[in-house]
Amino acid sequence: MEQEQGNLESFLTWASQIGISDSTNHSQHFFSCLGHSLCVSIFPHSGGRGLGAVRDLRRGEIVLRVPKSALMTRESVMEDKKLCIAVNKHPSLSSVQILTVCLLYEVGKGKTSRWHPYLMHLPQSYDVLAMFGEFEKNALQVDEAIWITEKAVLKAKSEWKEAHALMEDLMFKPQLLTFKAWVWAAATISSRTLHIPWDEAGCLCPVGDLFNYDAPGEELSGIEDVDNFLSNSSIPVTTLSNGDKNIVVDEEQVDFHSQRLTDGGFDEDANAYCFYARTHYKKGDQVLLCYGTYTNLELLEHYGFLLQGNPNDKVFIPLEPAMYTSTSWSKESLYIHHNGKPSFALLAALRLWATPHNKRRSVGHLAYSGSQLSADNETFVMKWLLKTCKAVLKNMSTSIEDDTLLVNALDSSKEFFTFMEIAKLMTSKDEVYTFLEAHNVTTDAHSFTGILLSKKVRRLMDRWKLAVVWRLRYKKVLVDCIAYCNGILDSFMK
Ligand SMILES: C[S@@+](CC[C@H](N)C(=O)[O-])C[C@H]1O[C@@H](n2cnc3c(N)ncnc32)[C@H](O)[C@@H]1O
Repeated sequence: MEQEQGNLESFLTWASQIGISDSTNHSQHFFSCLGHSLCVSIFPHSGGRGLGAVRDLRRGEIVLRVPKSALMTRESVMEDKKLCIAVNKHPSLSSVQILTVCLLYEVGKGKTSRWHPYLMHLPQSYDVLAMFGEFEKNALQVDEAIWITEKAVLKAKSEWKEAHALMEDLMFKPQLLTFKAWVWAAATISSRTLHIPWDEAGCLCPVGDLFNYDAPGEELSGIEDVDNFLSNSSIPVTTLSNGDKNIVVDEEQVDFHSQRLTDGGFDEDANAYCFYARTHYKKGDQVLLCYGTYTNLELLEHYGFLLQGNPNDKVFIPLEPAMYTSTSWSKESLYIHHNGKPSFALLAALRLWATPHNKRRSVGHLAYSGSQLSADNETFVMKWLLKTCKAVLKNMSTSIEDDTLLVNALDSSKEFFTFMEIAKLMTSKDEVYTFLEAHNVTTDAHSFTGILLSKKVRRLMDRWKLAVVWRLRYKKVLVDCIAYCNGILDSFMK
């Protein structure tokens, strides 16, 4: 703990020396890294370590600038001639693979790396899907999620193998050549890089990567293509707040930035990555950044966490092949929203699928405009949806009640010292045995009386919990969809 605090302090001192600033006043740049607008704090329920407001912040106000020279990019790391020559001999590697090698290369330099204080404070491990073992993968219970986990592991393995020759050319130390080291670096890049206009691999942004995530909210309402909007969030800003000594923010600047509706991007004129308050914050609030629109599975895959109330979550259910062909909507658009409502496209597809072939043409315009086709058609669609959601729930190996108890037990693990104390709170013992066996925690999974909760076991339990929370959210969306269908059916009865 003390060492962590020491690392953080030396990191922040280093950050201010290289011009990273949260001051609203340009002239103070070199003397400020946090304390003027932001401070590093722990937010146990939303991301752990993050950035809090040290004063009230206005929406649109600039809160942090990170000069280009501080960013870790392929370009900046490859100023090292030896690395540059070696990388150029491997043109088939992707930009992200090269950035991953660059990160490991800098780690290998130890104290001589110009980013050493930054590297020291990076997380030592991650909970992204590529880190999930067999047990955690299966604990997700849903084929689609299991498959995405498998794909993430396979992708990481093949990218590592492809980059191996380059890492050997660079004479990496054996521990940096391992798959474990690769997954660490790849997860660091996946969960911490920010968009830059000149490199699709993005950049590692010291201090700027301490912002935790919030889903796009009201500030983006009215923007149809949120993904496109966000990927353009690095559009250069032409005017920047000069601020003044009393930390009074220029009203016009605030309004201007409010209209930009973006909370971070590289600013060519300032030659810096600039971050803005995406909403009004009170002193002490956590200041959050929107990294993009993600479902919970995508958040797990890239960032290793998920949101309880994620407005962008999507649940896919098994559909019959004819449903995909009944409309021109893409497969990805046929899902159930986080609140249980079928997506616009799913409803349209089901309504048309439930219409006899020879009548589809005449009602197509109604379906595509989101209208019901007839009471019979709607009743049929709702009954089908309801039946399918129920079947999916029934096929899952645990119930919502089991999962809730399991999550509560795993949540309370901090208060316990032995596994026995936690296992008592769980109903589904099979999963407990599988967990213990899968991780070789004990030779006899059925007798876990004396298993102490070591740091390693607790970490594994965190991943297990993530899988259970994910499947629980999935099941709750199905339950909400059933309620939605029942509501519509009831309205026809009246
Ligand atoms: C860019 S970093 C943010 C800073 C990070 N908390 C740290 O200590 O370095 C992204 C990571 O923070 C965590 N995180 C960010 N937002 C979160 C949230 N809303 N809930 C839970 N974890 C979050 C995840 O581990 C994610 O991979």
